[in-house]
Amino acid sequence: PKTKVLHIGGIFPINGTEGWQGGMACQPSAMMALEDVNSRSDLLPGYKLKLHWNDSECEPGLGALVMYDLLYKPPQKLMLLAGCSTVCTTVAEAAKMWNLVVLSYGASSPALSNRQRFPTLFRTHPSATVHNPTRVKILQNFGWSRIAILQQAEEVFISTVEDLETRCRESGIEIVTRQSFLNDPSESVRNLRRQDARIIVGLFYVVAARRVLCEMYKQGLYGSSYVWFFIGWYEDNWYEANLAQEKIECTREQMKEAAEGHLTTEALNWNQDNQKTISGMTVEDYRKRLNAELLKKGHDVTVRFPDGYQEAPLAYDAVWAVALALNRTMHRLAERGRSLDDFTYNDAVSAGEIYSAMNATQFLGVSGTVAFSSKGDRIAWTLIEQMIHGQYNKVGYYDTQTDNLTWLAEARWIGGKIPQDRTIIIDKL
Ligand SMILES: CC1(C)CO[C@@H](CC(=O)O)CN1
Repeated sequence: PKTKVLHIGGIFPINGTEGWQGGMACQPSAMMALEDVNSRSDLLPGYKLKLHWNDSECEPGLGALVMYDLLYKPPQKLMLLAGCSTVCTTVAEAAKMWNLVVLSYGASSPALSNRQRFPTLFRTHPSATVHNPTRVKILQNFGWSRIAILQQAEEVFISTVEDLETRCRESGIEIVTRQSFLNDPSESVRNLRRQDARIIVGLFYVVAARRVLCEMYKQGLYGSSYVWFFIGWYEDNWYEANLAQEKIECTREQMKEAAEGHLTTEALNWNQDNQKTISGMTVEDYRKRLNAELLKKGHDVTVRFPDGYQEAPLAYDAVWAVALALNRTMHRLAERGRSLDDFTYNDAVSAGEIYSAMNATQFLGVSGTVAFSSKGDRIAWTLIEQMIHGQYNKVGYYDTQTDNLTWLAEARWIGGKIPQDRTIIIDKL
């Protein structure tokens, strides 16, 4: 019987107004996984896993307070779960002082892939740079070697673009211009026109994306001669939502027309086939259970998805990764005559065992195969979609590890011709 308890801490962004409040769906999802791992007699024999958590509101200051509260209040915690890039930056940088592994289910900032600053951080949420090998692969597939970049001036996009530039250089893809804006993209879009940009990679949050789309319409930077890459994790009808509140000067029809044909890339957070995962559930079993759990908390997903719904599988799998790593550690420690019960914040030996157990993680979760790079980054597939008549069509999947691009459907181009990446000057015959 599971008479002893192992304690872990959890920091979830739930009631804030800024940033990503994904704890709304991720915290219930983590509790589901806790219930599942604790019902497994073959996992952590003799121990129950207990999660002590609190709300960070996606605010780094509050996140730090929650972390200190979790660490200074008994019982001793073995690991921390955290979400939101800003909170994880603070928590993961401090956690090393307590020899704690931090598992992030909701942080996309490329800056976190830094083993010097964050030596014990692992993420089930991929870094935003996961889009870049996919973007390069698509560019190569269509023979585009001259592109432009339009980005919002936010840290996550700045570091993502730096990674994209490196990959383009390595692949012989020329970046004719890189435009960056804070809130108003009109000048940047004008500069794209001046440079005769045709293939444009856009990196911005969804509110800025609506401004860009309307600006594209006004300046005619859309249609059969252009290809835009947008981020794929905006809500489905993002291009026609909130136009009045955000004072967008284009109509829904104009937004839809400007959006026609654009491509998107996003990380796959939900396992794609219906295999049984490590928990015994298929991803559809998981979705049904999650929807029922959320309904109990007042979130009816048939009305609208709560924040973090897309990332909920990442939180579920994060708890499984913790349980599997601790399970492996307790067996390793037993061989050395030690036990997890003796873990203290200055027990570097056990911390080292927990780290190497987490580093060796590999299992099929509801978010797909869970495995980490040497920097603790999630290794993930990406999904490529194309907007046709206002709807996203799945066009393909890309697996960076095997450089395998699986096409599901042909990309469709206005007039049936693949757009060119530059103006072709036909010499007078
Ligand atoms: C795909 C997205 C929305 C990117 O931001 C993550 C939150 C963060 O990085 O702070 C959550 N998932």
